[in-house]
Amino acid sequence: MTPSRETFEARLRAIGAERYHDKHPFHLRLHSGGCSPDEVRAWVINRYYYQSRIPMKDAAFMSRVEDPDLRRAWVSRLLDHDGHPSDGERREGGIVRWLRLAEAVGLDPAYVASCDGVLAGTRFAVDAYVRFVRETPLLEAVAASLTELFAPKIHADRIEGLLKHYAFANDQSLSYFRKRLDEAPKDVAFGLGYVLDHADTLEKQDAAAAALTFKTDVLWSQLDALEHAYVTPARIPPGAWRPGTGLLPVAAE
Ligand SMILES: O=C(O)c1cc(C(=O)O)c2c(n1)C(=O)C(=O)c1cc(C(=O)O)[nH]c1-2
Repeated sequence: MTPSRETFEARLRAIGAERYHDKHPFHLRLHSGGCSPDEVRAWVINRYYYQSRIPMKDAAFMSRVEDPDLRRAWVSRLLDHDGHPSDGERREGGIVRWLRLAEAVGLDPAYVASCDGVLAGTRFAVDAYVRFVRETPLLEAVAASLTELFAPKIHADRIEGLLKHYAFANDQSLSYFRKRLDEAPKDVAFGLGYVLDHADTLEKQDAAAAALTFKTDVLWSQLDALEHAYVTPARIPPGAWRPGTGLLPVAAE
């Protein structure tokens, strides 16, 4: 017998409770003020790669969808990150806001946007997510996005922690996270509804749960790579960002 919607939803939520990257030691240090300026910079540089690939994975998803209603429901995700084509406030998307954070921590936004210096571990994890969404059944691709169920809490914790502990943090520099607090709930409500509706056999529920687990691994692995490379004793791999480079002129002085 197929487990009920409620049982299945509880199964998905339990995956986040156990495996979401809010529990990663790097995030715990970041949010409690324990990161050095260069550790924060390394995080901003590497996390930019994730940000830059999210709209690409959403475009990849939409390219496979035959149902116009589903494409219409999905397209706002792309615009949330890339910005709306019309003029005005909505023109600015998450990528621009992330680059504002980069500037606030002393990085040259053009350097960050170039993705030079991104860790190979970050690229491998993020590219695996984009490929997963391009290749797996739509149900699994949507299920993988459901880590966003747990994102509003980490964004709220991050805003609070960064404001408390770091001089660079203010409403401007953290606008990316504030905006996600408005954007993510609509994505999650839609994505969760879709997965609960379409996972109508035990096999599909298993596949959706495996997709969500895979995504928690994508997120966790990025922080493992970051921690290994930049937290003392730092072991920066060849080709990755080196502290002192990619800075705005004032920060470099
Ligand atoms: O700061 C975070 O911890 C975090 C996590 C996640 C996530 O859970 O994948 C996303 C975001 N932020 C985010 O800002 C975002 O736009 C986003 C989109 C997606 C996705 O899979 O489509 N995840 C996330």
